[in-house]
Amino acid sequence: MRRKLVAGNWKMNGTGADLKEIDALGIAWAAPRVEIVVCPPATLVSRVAFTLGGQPIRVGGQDCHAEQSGAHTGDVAAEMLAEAGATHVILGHSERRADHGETDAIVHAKVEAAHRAKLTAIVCVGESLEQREGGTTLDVVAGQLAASLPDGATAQNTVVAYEPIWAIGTGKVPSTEQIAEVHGAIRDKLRERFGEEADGIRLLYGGSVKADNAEAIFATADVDGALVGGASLKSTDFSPIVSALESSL
Ligand SMILES: O=C[C@H](O)COP(=O)(O)O
Repeated sequence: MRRKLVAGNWKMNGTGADLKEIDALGIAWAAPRVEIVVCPPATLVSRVAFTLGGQPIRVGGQDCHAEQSGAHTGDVAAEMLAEAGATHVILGHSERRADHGETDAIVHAKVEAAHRAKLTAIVCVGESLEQREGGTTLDVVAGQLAASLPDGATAQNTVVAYEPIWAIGTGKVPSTEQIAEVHGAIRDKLRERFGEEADGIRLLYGGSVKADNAEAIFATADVDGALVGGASLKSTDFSPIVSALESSL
């Protein structure tokens, strides 16, 4: 049985003033069957971890470097995130692939780094609008998956997030049939490669998840939760999404 998971990606948002949103996430106590992860900017990882105190909420980074240390100005190692209190790290997000030219090979190396540091990697895949309209979605996602995941991926150390690029921050959401088709295809590819282990790997949907569409998304086959961007910034927006996932169980 895969434990449901909601991860909030704050992206490049949040300062110390926003730690009050963490304080307000009392929802964790009301959603004991859902794993919750908050991924603030790197500057806030340790403060969020401290603010959470005994709350059953995990902290994640939004990226890490493949190496443990070295001359990489501005980068953060997986081990540094772990030391700051992170248990998860988002890798291969389409914004990093676009803004920083991250290839599948780079993402692969970063996922290995996350595993080395005992972090759970939330590995993002997803097609552009052009690819969706060109009918290549399943091929694109399968290719990203094959090249981004290392052989050491397990149900414990890896989560896959399907995020159609055209749905991120746009308010456009694929139909539940489209989500089910891609998630089913991802599950099939994982089974081909990892055998029974694949049945434990959680698949998140990401892209304009909000309180008003969460119930339908969480009722979709092979959706184990969500990677939430904009709606994770305010506890009043994030909490109903967590509640919707708890209620779906
Ligand atoms: O990592 C989160 C995704 O990019 C989704 O962002 P969004 O919920 O703002 O569309």
